Amino acid sequence: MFNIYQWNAIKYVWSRSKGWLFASILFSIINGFLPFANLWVAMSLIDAVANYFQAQNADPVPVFLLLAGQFILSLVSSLCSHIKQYMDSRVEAKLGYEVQQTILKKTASVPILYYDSPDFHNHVNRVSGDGARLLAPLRTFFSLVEMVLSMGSYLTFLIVIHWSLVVVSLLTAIPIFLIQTKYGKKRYYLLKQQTPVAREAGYYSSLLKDRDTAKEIRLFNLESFFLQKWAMKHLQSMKETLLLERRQHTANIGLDALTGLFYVGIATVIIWLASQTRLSVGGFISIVQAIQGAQGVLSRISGLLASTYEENLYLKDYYTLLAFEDPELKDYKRDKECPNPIQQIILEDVSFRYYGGGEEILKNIHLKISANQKIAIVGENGSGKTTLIKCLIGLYSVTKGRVLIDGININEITKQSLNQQIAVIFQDFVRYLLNVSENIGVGDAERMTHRDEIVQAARQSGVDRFVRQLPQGYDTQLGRTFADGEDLSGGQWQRVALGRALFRNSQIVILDEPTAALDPIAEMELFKQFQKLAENKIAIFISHRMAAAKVADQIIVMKEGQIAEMGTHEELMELEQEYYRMYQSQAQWYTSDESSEKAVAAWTN
Ligand SMILES: Nc1ncnc2c1ncn2[C@@H]1O[C@H](COP(=O)(O)OP(=O)(O)OP(=O)(O)O)[C@@H](O)[C@H]1O
Repeated sequence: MFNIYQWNAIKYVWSRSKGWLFASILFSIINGFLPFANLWVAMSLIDAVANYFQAQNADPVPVFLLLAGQFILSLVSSLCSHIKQYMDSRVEAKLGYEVQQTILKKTASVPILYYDSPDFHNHVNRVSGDGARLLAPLRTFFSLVEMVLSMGSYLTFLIVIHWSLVVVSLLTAIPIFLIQTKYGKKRYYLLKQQTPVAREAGYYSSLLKDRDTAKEIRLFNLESFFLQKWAMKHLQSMKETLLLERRQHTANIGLDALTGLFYVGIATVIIWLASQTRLSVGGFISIVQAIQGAQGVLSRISGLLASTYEENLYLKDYYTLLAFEDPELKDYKRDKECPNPIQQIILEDVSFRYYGGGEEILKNIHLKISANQKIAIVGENGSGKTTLIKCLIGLYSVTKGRVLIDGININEITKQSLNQQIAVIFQDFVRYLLNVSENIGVGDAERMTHRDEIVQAARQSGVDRFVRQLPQGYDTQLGRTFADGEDLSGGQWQRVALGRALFRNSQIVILDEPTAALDPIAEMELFKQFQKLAENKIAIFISHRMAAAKVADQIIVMKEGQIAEMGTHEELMELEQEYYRMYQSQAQWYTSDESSEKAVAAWTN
């Protein structure tokens, strides 16, 4: 009856809200029997009233008793429905919160390789709505129980009067049931099919709304280009939905006509019954109500069944999302601590390809990094420098070979202890819309309140200099999105990011071209100074500027996913190959009159 996803949801709801479950069962049973009681009381009441008016000196007490019965029934019905609604809302709010939290935790911790998968984004997109939908299978089940009991009530009432009434009422309801179920299924497939289109439309609309894209959109006059793209996708999904709606409504018109015809049939049967038996007025009205009620119930059952297709989609997406794990890591226990201090990192015949196949981006890399070494990675665009870093720090697990930290496979080290030893600033580092102090403090959230150390990191990275000019110093909100926010220049943001990396007490510090906004000489001096600051750490920096690389103990030259050359500046210059060629092509940048002292002064003052 239930599939695996529905069972999982039921088990979860059972573990979290047993009280709600029992109450729901109770209310479903009461609600299921209420129609029978209502019909019976209504019929008796009408007959009693008719009798009271017709008979002389009739006793009014039965009328009042039946009125009291009707009042009690409506009170019970109202009580049940409102208590149930409140309990539902409470459980929905509680589970909705928990489910959203689980989804956020999962999306923030899922192996980063899935961020390259459109399928993953489709899943996230589909589940990030209302988390309380986990309750859906149970709610549907209880509603079905209630509907079946109600149906039983109506049919029992009808069969007591005449069996043909049951046949007629079922006959009229079955076509409605079939058509609604069919369109429920179609809606489910449409929803699934539309997710990628809706995501694309969402992307184009975000380009038109976001602050980060606002400049370029205006300067390149891209408004109508993206508006058109958005309109195309939006209209595509709108058209599909409307087409389905149109078909459904057309079918409904046919259904209504059919239902009308059936009513004629029903009326004929009732009139025939009235002529054959002594059907009371109350009996006549109640039969009509019972038939309409039975049809309503069947229509609601078909609606419920149709919605289960949609609910199933949600549950399947939710549980599939929770099961996303790195396939390369499934054989590892991840129970070792990261060595401290780290003596050596070795990349042993490492190859790597991104999610979804494609060609190998890293090919047979062999590399040894020792404690306190300062490494520069250079190479043309797309040669694999950033990818090498991502594999070296375990952000992506390698497809072939091993990354070893003091002999331990990186895949066996707990994420927590590994990440604690790494500070990276990528090219696209994050500009948090927090204050200056927090922007540096997130480098080590546990020490976020250590203002002295934050200020020290800010001094080392050159942040302190401009922070003094901000209205609230370290407490100044950065970014213009929130109230009283101050924006920084590209270079100033880079210094903030650098401060963040320095604030982290890690053994490995990596800078992936975070200094692109600095001029070549300032960048070279920054690297020199950075070498000193990272004296007892492994420091790796990626740069397109050869003179900056010059100061490293070891320079790695990447080419087409492989290490083409490796050695000190002098060794590589002597080789007169790739590095030599790149260095020579940039040599004139560094013959400027500007002295390096001047650059250092500019950096540290
Ligand atoms: N997430 C990804 N999925 C698929 N391919 C990717 C992904 N990221 C990078 N690549 C590909 O991997 C190759 C190497 O990219 P990488 O970013 O490592 O180069 P890089 O040397 O750092 O380049 P740059 O100097 O331009 O920053 C490129 O061909 C790129 O297209």
